[in-house]
Parts: sequence; structure tokens; C-alpha cells
Amino acid sequence: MTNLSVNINKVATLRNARGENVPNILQVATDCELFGADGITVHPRPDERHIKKADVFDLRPIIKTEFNIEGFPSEDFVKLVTIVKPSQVTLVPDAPDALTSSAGWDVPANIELLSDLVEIFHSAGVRTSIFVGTDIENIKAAARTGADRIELYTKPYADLYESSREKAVKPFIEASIAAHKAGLGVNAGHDLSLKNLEFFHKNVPFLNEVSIGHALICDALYLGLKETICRYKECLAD
Ligand SMILES: CC(=O)[C@@H](O)[C@H](O)COP(=O)(O)O
Ligand SMILES: NCC(=O)COP(=O)(O)O
Repeated sequence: MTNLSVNINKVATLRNARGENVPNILQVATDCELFGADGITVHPRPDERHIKKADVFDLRPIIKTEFNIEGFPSEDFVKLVTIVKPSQVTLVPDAPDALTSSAGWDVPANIELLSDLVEIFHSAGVRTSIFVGTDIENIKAAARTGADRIELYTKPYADLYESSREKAVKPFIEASIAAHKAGLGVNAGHDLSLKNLEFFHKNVPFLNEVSIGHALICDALYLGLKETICRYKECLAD
């Protein structure tokens, strides 16, 4: 079974546009769960352009499924995660001003940092996932940090899907098999959508979770949140 974690960053973007509390992201998170989401993902960025630090605290008690916090492990971020203690933290190597995530970690180059962070998060009882590309040696290095999971950066898959979906998915199949062999769970995300998700899920083994935000929230404008979540769940049906 592959879980669907709904990333609600873009709901917060809309809310922030007017500086008030519409849409209410706590209500949206609760409704996502009600409509079948297996988890909620947020990616607080240093400029608080969408999810704010206060949102992370407010969301903690109301999320009944899995709470996944993604982000760059700055001092502030580490403190936030160790206080809030979500179900999972996903470490992403984004520069503070990044438009969006655009690459996974170079794990060998950051092995000490990542190993120390895994220890800190484990001491707080938080499952730890490392955002990576499909390079096999890099994934083996992720296992050496003691991390529980990797999250595969799926933009390269999404970009190539239209022209050659078999070619697009192949490195992800190999990466997921290598991660599983190394004892890691496998998450995936970035630019997954109703177009490309079913094929990814059918072909990539050992897929624990996908986190999806941008496309899902855009689809909800046309289909409504309930129908949208239902369609994404159908793409993940075994
Ligand atoms: C790690 C990842 O791929 C997602 O968290 C993505 O970066 C979403 O962040 P934005 O919503 O800020 O684009
Ligand atoms: N980890 C990926 C995520 O949470 C959502 O990415 P996207 O669907 O907004 O591209």
C-alpha cells in the first residue's frame, strides 16, 4: 500500500494573499484526512511565504494521520521539528530563497551533518527521511546515515513522462530496489500529478508514500478537494 500525503503549502499561499485566515489551513488539513488522505505534508520555508512556523504548531494537535514536515535543516528548523515531534521529518537541501525544491542531497558530501541530524531526530522519536535523486551510491550513503527512509525527487520523472514514460520511470525503479535492499523505506514527491502518478505507482516497487501538493491543489480548483483526493487515491490503488 502506498500512502498519499497531501502537501498543503499552496493552501497557505492562498491564505497569505489576503493576510487573514481564509482558507483556514487547519480546516483544510482536517478535510483532507476526512476525504481519505493518509497524511499531511508541510514545507515551512524561512521567508514563511506559505506555511508559517505558527501553522506547524497549530497543525500538530489536529492532524490524526501522519504529519510530515519537510525542510532545510537550519537551526530554527531542527528546533521546530524536535519541539513539534511530527511523525516524519524530510530533510531537503534547499537554499533559503529557493523557488521550490530542485535537487536531492549530495549525501557523501554531507554524511556527517545528515548522520548527526538523524540521531537528533531519532532521539526526539521522529522518523527521518532524506530527499535524494536516483543515484544508487548516493542512496547507499543515505542508508549509512541511519535514516529510515529516502524521498525520491520525482521532477525528472514528471518532465520526461510525456515523451517516454518507460525511460522516465526506469531510474526510479532501480533506485527504489536499491533503497529497499539497503533497508530504507521509500517515499517520492515533486510534480507528481493525476497524469503521471498511476504509472509511477504501478512500476516503482516498495513505495511507502507519495507527497503531492501543487498539482493536487490545482486539480481541486476544478474538481473539489474530495473528488480530487479520491482520484489520487485511485491512482494508488493496489
Ligand atoms: C521537497 C519537495 O519536493 C516539496 O516540498 C516541494 O518543494 C514543495 O515546496 P513548495 O510548495 O514550496 O514548492
Ligand atoms: N515532497 C513533495 C511534496 O510535498 C509536494 O511537491 P509538489 O507536489 O508540490 O511538487
